Amino acid sequence: MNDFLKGTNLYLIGMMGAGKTTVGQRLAAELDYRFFDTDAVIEQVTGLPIRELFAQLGEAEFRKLESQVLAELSPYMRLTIATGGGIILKRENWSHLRHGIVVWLDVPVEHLQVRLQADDTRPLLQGTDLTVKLQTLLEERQALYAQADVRICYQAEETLEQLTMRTIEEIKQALKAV
Ligand SMILES: Nc1ncnc2c1ncn2[C@@H]1O[C@H](COP(=O)(O)OP(=O)(O)OP(=O)(O)O)[C@@H](O)[C@H]1O
Ligand SMILES: O=C(O)C1=C[C@@H](O)[C@@H](O)[C@H](O)C1
Ligand SMILES: [Mg+2]
Repeated sequence: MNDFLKGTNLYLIGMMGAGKTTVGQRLAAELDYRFFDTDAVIEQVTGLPIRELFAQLGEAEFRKLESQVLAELSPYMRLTIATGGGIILKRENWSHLRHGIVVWLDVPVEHLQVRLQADDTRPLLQGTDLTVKLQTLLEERQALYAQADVRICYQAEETLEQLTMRTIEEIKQALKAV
């Protein structure tokens, strides 16, 4: 049983396609934590896919819902929360993120681009020139992602299982250092 976290929540942050949802599910299973994904909760609550929500209500309304979901989840313990890529943009969200351990999945744009090129579910990436869009977003956000407690840098040819176990090890090391 992994009890080194003592029930502290994990928040995964990072760019679209970094693997927050994918890795978050595996981390939760490994740690015997419950898993939530703020995007999925918003879709359940509104009954709209994120892309439709942006189209019908706009990004500002989506960001309000995102902050509400984060605030409602954060008082609970033993959660692994995959956040939306833009959660770091609002200062108020950081007070909730700081409630737990913030883990940045840092994946270079060239790999994000490969993962997302056939994906039409992310409204901020629609249209032409995916690489430029990703690069621009990363430049705007990098300093905010860098405020994470733990940074997990992309490693080539790593399986999801290996990445999950490395993430747990890096969180353990970060906790030892404080
Ligand atoms: N470690 C990985 N190796 C290879 N592919 C991956 C990895 N992690 C995620 N992927 C793939 O990349 C795509 C995006 O992953 P995922 O949805 O988990 O990203 P995300 O960070 O949650 O993105 P968003 O911010 O848009 O929610 C998926 O197709 C997923 O299968
Ligand atoms: O990076 C972003 O701003 C986003 C990431 C996704 O997780 C969704 O929250 C939405 O597509 C916006
Ligand atoms: Mg996700």
